[in-house]
This record gives sequence, C-alpha cells and structure tokens, in this order.
Amino acid sequence: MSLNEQYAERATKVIPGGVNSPVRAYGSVGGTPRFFVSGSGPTVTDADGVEYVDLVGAWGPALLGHAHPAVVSAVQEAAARGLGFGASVPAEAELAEAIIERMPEVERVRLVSTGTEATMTAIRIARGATSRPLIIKFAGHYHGHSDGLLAAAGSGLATFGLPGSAGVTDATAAQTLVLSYNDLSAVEAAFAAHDGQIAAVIVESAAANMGVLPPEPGFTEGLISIAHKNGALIITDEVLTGFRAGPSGYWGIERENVAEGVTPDLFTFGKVVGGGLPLAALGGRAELMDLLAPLGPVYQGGTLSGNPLAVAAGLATLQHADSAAYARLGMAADTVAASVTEALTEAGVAHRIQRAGTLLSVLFGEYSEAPRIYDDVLTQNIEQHRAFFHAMLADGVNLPPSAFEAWFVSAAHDERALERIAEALPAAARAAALA
Ligand SMILES: Cc1ncc(COP(=O)(O)O)c(C=O)c1O
Ligand SMILES: N[C@H](C=O)CCC(=O)O
Repeated sequence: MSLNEQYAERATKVIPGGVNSPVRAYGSVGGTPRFFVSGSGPTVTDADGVEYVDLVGAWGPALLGHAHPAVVSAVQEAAARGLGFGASVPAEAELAEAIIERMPEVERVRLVSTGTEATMTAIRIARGATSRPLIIKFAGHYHGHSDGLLAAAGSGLATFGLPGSAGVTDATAAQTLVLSYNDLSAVEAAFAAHDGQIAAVIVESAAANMGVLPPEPGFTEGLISIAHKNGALIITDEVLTGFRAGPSGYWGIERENVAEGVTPDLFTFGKVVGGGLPLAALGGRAELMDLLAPLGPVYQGGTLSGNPLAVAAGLATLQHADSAAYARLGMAADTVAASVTEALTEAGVAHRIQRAGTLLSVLFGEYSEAPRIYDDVLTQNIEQHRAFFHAMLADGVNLPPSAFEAWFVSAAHDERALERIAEALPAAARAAALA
C-alpha cells in the first residue's frame, strides 16, 4: 500500500470522508486523494515523494507559488514574536491599507479568518443597514458554507451533485432568492415581487466555482444599477478573484466597463489576502463598515481575527504581487490555456477554455456558444474530465479534482513547469478522447 493510501485509510477512520473540506475527497474523479507533504514554487510533493506541477495553488492563496521565501520569512518573524495576543497588532492596519490601495472603493476593512465569515458578515451589514430580510444570490455561485448561501452553490456541492445542504431550516432558506446568473430580467422580477424586502445582492465578481464563468458584458453594471434603484446593496465577492484575476481583482477589470459612480457597496476578500494562512476580509464605504461593533449595532468578532501570522503572510504576498508577478501569472495562464486547447483539439476532444483574467478552467463537451448560466456547465462531460484528470496526475500535474473548480497558476510557474504541463497533455487528451 502506498503512503498516500495508508494516510487516506487512517484519515477516513477519524475524519468524515477522510477530509476537512469535501472538494479534497476526489469525489467525482475517484481514486486515492494525494496527501501533500511539501510545496516549493510551482510544485507540490506527495507523501510517496512524487512531485507534481501544481494547478490548484491551495485553491487560490498560492499566488506567488508555494513556500515563497519572503512569505515564509515574514511568517517566521511574526511567529517568533508570538502566535497571537487576542489584541490588535500594528500590521493589521498595514494589511487593511494594502487592500484599500488596490481597491479604492473600499474605505474600511475588517479582517476575519475565512471567506465564509467575510460573506456572512457582509450580509449581516446589508441587513443591518437596510432593515430588510431577503438576499439574492446566483445559481452556481459559491460564497462559503453559511446556512443562507448553500443553495445551488457550485464548488463542492456541484462536485457531489447536491442541490443544497441538509440542516438548513426552511425559514433560513426562504430568505435567499436564488436567480439565474447573467439574467437581469430575473433580477428586475425579483425586486418587483419582493418590493422593499431585498437587502442585498451577493455575486461572485466573476463566477469561478462552477468552472470559470465571467459575467456577460453589461451584467455587472445592470445588476448594480437595478439593486441601487431598489434601495438594495451589492456585495461583490472577490474571495477567489481578489488580487488574483488581476491586481485589483475582477472588479478592477470590470471597473473599466461601467459608468462612473456605478460601484459595488461591499467587497469580500480571502485566499490571496491571507497568503496561505486563515485570513479573509470584508470592506466597503465607511458609513456601511462603521455599522460594525464596536462603532455600530452589527456584531462580528473572532478570537483569531487579524491573527499576526496570517496578517504577515497576507501582507508579504500583496507586497510581492507586483506588476512583474501579474505579467507572469497572465503569461502562465495564456500558455496553459493554449497548450490544453492544442492537445485536446489534436485528440478530437470537444471543449471550451473559460477565462477571467489570470483564472482559467476547461469545460469538456460541445459548446458552440459561451456558457451563461449554471445549467450550461452542469451538462459538461464529467467522464472526460475524470480520465483527463487522472492521466495528468499520473504524468505529474496536479489539477483540481473537480470539473467545477478553477485552475490556479502562480507567478512561480516558470518555463520548466509550463513545459512539464505541455508534455503531460497529449496523453491526457487521448485518455479523455477514449472516455
Ligand atoms: C467566491 C468565494 N467566496 C467565498 C468562499 C469561502 O471561503 P472559505 O473557504 O475561506 O470559507 C470561497 C471559497 O472557498 C469562494 O470561492
Ligand atoms: N471552490 C472552493 C473555493 O474556492 C474550494 C475550496 C474548498 O471549499 O475546500
């Protein structure tokens, strides 16, 4: 038995499904999940000593690659000073300033520990600000695992074919209206049907938990305008896209295409802002953010919020994510996308590459037109994805073990890493063709 198999067997006895987050379980691809023991730059190494070029990137945080020396030494220095004090540390404001510098619409930032907490708190602020109960989310968009946001949620729920989660009360579920993405008439209709009741619309800045599916031109601007016309707030979820899709997140790309003054009200961040440690954030205009306790009546707290190690990792990551790093990320994403298309086309496998800035994903199947909504990606060829995934893994490339997750390149993906991916692709494409 390999060490990966031994670890999986052991974990399964004491941890439900052997994993602490369902997407890690190889649920839709089958086989033994790899247990990773180290990572360096563009590669990760499993318990059996096999090295892979990594396209999971810790699901986003590893923007600079694994164990980036500057990030590691920032964490080591912070750790040597103490692991946490349950009190403020000077670097928290520095991280908040770094976020505001990249996202000028944000005037105040609150640090939390997970993306789930960030979106949950943003919704609480929206309800507190508007005194309204309902929220709108879009099918296929994932905003973490708080009760009100698990319907039609993409990510692990899509991977396991779950429409939502057991354990959510009907009363809670009824407060979330789930609409079809990219459909402004559905948004208008929801506001008309629930006049004065909708506190906020929460939207992934570019959907990336049903594969990558960016908003159609005009959708984001229309959405913000409709929400504001109806007295509701827009929460733009940049947990995945923030400071990864581009230096100012996916909103930084969208900002150019919307009229002056049309802006989201609240933003949520995660992954990159924690540099690989548990840290996320929410931010927005001062008048909204100052509703948070201790200034206002909306409560949020956390023993580990603003933990000094996580703050150090996030700050070092943002400080090193310069224009050269984004140029490298863009080049790596373009190269991977081109190599995948070349191999799949050569093997006669119908597919579509999806992009949002430096994010990409691959849809297997006949897509004569760009997918627009969740239903469009639910019909993709999962068997082909499975065969492709395992062939790439066997040839030393670690892809997301789900057809519904984005692929993450890093600024450390050098020529050799990109070549190794290109070398693995022809056999994987042939395996997909036979599936
Ligand atoms: C867009 C988005 N929002 C929220 C979350 C939840 O973040 P976390 O897993 O840190 O709770 C995620 C991913 O996990 C995400 O991709
Ligand atoms: N799709 C999720 C976030 O991006 C994957 C991470 C997880 O929930 O384990």
